[in-house]
Amino acid sequence: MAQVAKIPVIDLSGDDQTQVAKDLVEAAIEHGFVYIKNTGKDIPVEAIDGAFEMSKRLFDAPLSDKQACTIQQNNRGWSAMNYETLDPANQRVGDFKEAFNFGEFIDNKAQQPIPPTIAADEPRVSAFRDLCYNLSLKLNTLLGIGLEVTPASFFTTAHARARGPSGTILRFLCYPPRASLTSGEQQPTTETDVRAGAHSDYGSLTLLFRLRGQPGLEILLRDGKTWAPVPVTPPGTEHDPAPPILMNIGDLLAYWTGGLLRSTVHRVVFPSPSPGSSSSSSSGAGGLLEGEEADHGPRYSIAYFCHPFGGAELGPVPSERVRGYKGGVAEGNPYAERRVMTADEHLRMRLKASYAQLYKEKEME
Ligand SMILES: O=C(O)CCC(=O)C(=O)O
Ligand SMILES: [Fe+2]
Repeated sequence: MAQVAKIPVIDLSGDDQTQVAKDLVEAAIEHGFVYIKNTGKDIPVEAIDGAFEMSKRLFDAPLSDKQACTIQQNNRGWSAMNYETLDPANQRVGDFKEAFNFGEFIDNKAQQPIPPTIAADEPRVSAFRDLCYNLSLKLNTLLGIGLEVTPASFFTTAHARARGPSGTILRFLCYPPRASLTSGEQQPTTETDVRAGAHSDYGSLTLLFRLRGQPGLEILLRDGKTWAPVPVTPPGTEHDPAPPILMNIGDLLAYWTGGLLRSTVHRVVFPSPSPGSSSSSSSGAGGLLEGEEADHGPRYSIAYFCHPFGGAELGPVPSERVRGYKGGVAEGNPYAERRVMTADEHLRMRLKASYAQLYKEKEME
């Protein structure tokens, strides 16, 4: 088995918040990824369990109900199997996943069509999105402190809802097992046929929730060629009530810091078939042991892509640390090198690349 990524685990509830901020920044510089120990203080475990339960119900909805919510150029809605291609330069077929993107809610109401199977849960989805938002603000504040940006509230202010609409998305993801793909569908046959193609995230930072027993996420190491698995339950968190929340730096924080904070390329792969794995008798996702990669059921994850207000400019922030950094952008990330003006312009550029069909269809109308 490949060497796993050595990503630090940080407890945000530490007494010395300056030290927490420094640890967070060091992890963001070194890895671009950090585990947030899940003590249930920022996001209660029941809220996470509830979100996964709603996600399963959503993906179990009849196909026609999901199709009625098909993703639009506003980046909201349902993305069908193989519809999004996160690494168009290298993938033969689109990602082997379904996804559902929630944009903003107003007064607990989604501003987009929602399948009837979860219609009654709109306030709960909205509340979960708010919990994620609050945690993302806390992380942005800590990053400002740790980088000694002047003012330290720079990133937090750029994410204030009062500044205007943002590209922020709460995304439910469902990766079906290889075995469930019917013969009429695309079949994963080569190494580039993956659940999510190699990419960096488009926003400022991402929060990722995963389930024990459902690995598959890998990060690209600094050598630009080695993929390291990111365990769901890193050492020291085995007895926590839920796996740590994974935080990663997206392209916008990389732009804002001239590449000092790493927007690390990552992907999601199918579990490698191993003898006996398909006959696992485990009763549910939560009961599997880490490393037990049975391909017997779908893999679920939930991502919160935090974006600043659309007009936010992405030039380097006032910070001695950023000014002094001459390293350039993360290896293997082609997007981080482009000069972009605002968060909105950047998001549109990225969406156009990964949803070729959606943008082609609309241009022809
Ligand atoms: O499902 C995962 O583990 C990661 C998904 C991801 O990287 C993304 O949606 O951007
Ligand atoms: Fe990602």
